[in-house]
Amino acid sequence: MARGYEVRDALVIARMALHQAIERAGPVNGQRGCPRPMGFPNGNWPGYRDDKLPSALNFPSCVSEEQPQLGLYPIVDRAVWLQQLLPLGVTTIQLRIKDLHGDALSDEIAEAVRIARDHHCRLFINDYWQLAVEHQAYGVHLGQEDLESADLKAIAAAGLRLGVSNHCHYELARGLALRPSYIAVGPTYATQTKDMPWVPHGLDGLQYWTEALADFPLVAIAGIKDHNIGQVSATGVSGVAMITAITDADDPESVTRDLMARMANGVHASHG
Ligand SMILES: Cc1ncc(COP(=O)(O)OP(=O)(O)O)c(N)n1
Ligand SMILES: Cc1nc(C(=O)O)sc1CCOP(=O)(O)O
Repeated sequence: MARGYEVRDALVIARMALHQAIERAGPVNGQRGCPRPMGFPNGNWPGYRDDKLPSALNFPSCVSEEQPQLGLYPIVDRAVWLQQLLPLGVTTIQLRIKDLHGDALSDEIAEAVRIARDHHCRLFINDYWQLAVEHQAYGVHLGQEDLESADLKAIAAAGLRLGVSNHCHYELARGLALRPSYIAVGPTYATQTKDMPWVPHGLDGLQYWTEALADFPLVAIAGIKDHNIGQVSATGVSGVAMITAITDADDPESVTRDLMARMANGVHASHG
């Protein structure tokens, strides 16, 4: 808390630190009983149990030998974007609709699922998990608040993947307990697209999350553009999500090609 963490985050970090200290405890300078000096905890996540959420549902994986990374992950608000972007080689996309209801919403989701299937693209539906199940989308993306209202068991039983938004240690402890298919962390940089109370984590923060969540496909989001995507990729994240870099571009197709190329270069740079 002295470092400015909220009490719930501080408790999660303290649990991680305790487990890490016990794991690393050992002789120092030949003296017994002294724990080895340790840095900020980056593993040993506590097995958090939230009464309002089921635990360890083990959602299916969203990466495979053929598609080992999530890659460039555009977030769009209409199915027509899939028609435009998927032929370019985009392999993960999210439909995030905030302004449709009823049949119009259902039809838009059905159309996006159809296009994604034709292109073997992983389509995540934001929020509307019932429609995602009904139309057999590849997966669902939910925010922390949505986790309580959604029927997570029904999503898992239908075989859909789950992606979850996270912004701090507490949310991660809560999100990880579900064993989702991917973990999104943000905000990486400042964004004008959504009002959020969180301080951007920056590249250092993102690098920390990649180390602390080594077993999970990680998705970075917020403020990611052509000038920073190479560095973001080089942290080792599995996916890089973005809205306005693509949807506000004058030429979204050429920007998407450029972003994919920069991402590939960033990944190569990180592997030497
Ligand atoms: C990949 C990814 N990360 C985070 C979000 C944000 O989701 P959520 O918290 O549900 O907020 P809204 O998208 O509903 O505003 C996301 N959609 N995708
Ligand atoms: C929808 C959303 N969720 C975020 C999070 O951090 O959870 S950031 C974000 C908006 C990202 O938009 P852009 O790529 O235009 O910055």
